[in-house]
Amino acid sequence: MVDDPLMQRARELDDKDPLAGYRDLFISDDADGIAAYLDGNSLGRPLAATEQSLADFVRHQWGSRLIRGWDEGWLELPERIGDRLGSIVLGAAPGQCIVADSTSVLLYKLGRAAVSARPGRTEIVIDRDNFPTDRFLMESIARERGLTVRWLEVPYDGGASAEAVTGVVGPSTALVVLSHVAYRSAHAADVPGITSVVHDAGALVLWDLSHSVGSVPLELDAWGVDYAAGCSYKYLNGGPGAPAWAYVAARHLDSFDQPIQGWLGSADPFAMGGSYEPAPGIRRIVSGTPPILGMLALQDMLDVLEKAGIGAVREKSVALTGFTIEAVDALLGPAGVVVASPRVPGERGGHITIDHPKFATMVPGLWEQGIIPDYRNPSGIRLGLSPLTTTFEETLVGILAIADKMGAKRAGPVVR
Ligand SMILES: Cc1ncc(COP(=O)(O)O)c(C=O)c1O
Ligand SMILES: Nc1c(O)cccc1C(=O)C[C@H](N)C(=O)O
Repeated sequence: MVDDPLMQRARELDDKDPLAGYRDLFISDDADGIAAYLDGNSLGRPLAATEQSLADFVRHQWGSRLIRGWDEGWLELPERIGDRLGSIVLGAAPGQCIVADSTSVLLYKLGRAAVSARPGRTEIVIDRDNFPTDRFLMESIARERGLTVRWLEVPYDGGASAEAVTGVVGPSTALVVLSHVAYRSAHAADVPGITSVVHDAGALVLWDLSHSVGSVPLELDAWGVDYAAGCSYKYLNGGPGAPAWAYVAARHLDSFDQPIQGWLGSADPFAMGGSYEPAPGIRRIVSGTPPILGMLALQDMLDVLEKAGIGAVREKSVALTGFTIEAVDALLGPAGVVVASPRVPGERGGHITIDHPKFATMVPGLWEQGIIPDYRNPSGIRLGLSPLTTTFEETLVGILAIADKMGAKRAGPVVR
């Protein structure tokens, strides 16, 4: 029986969702006891096609081509998938994107190369609320290179603005490191505006796009971005530990100062030469053997995103986050829960963080009930909404479960 107006609306929204059919392409086994998966921004669901791609690869590529596979396309896979990623979701012309390493390792490589490209400048600017790995890595680069880290303060429920960045950059700034969509608040930074402020100061900018790639349209070339990196296991559904990707604008490639000089990023690896000569182009970002198995799911997801179109994905994302805010206000607002993500659609990414001191202990109980959001210190529950797999109804089921735990009361019926 459904007589709750919000539940009715959720079901209507699902019925009208033009992307609803895509959900069937993913493995989602209700027998696993999941009532609401609200953590696709940490780990996206697998595509059913990926089960077959992995099995096929093991049998027909690895199993039969064996070492010959490297000469038959595996070695070029990082650039090939990088180019597809560039054209389908990053807004990048060919030859500037590569799949490799982890986001952490790529942030290190790009950050190190960027400060080398600005000799004499002494500061790296990063926001105080950036993801820990970004902050830790920039601190280590600063330590290695005798630089200082300059912290940009950002609001808990917001993120970096062009105005705030203008206030901290100057002639000493070598590099500014920011996330497009903030991992906690989901604040979406003005990438072209901030990039231009950084360039006006003569500095370079490195964007972490982990929480926007595959969910928010990106135009890295048109926005004048210098460097970017991100993971592929969130909205790109690449699977746990899938390799990350990097973008280096063509104008920075020839002078890219690779800090991890490995043989497979060298100009002629099989010459087994005596000294390191970087490969031309984006290949020089590679250090060691490409993680081929880890790229297969990402390849499958790019096919799906190409078909769905990133514009349609973003439209669904905006609708999901908007509905989430509406439901949180109605069901949890009276219990003192606040939305800690921007309310203006254009200023947020694909997840919504809600905040209450009681949340610090609530998430394990939710997981036991099959309601899977995640918790981020100090008191936020993150509701991760994957446009191609999350339904409006599932989102509401999750919010209703939180309301139950809060003992939240509201006017009118709540029937599930
Ligand atoms: C913004 C951001 N950067 C980096 C990472 C981590 O990257 P890695 O895959 O290296 O652990 C994450 C998530 O774990 C993230 O959310
Ligand atoms: N990468 C993760 C992992 O290895 C274990 C658990 C969670 C993650 C995540 O991706 C966390 C995520 N980047 C975040 O925004 O918090």
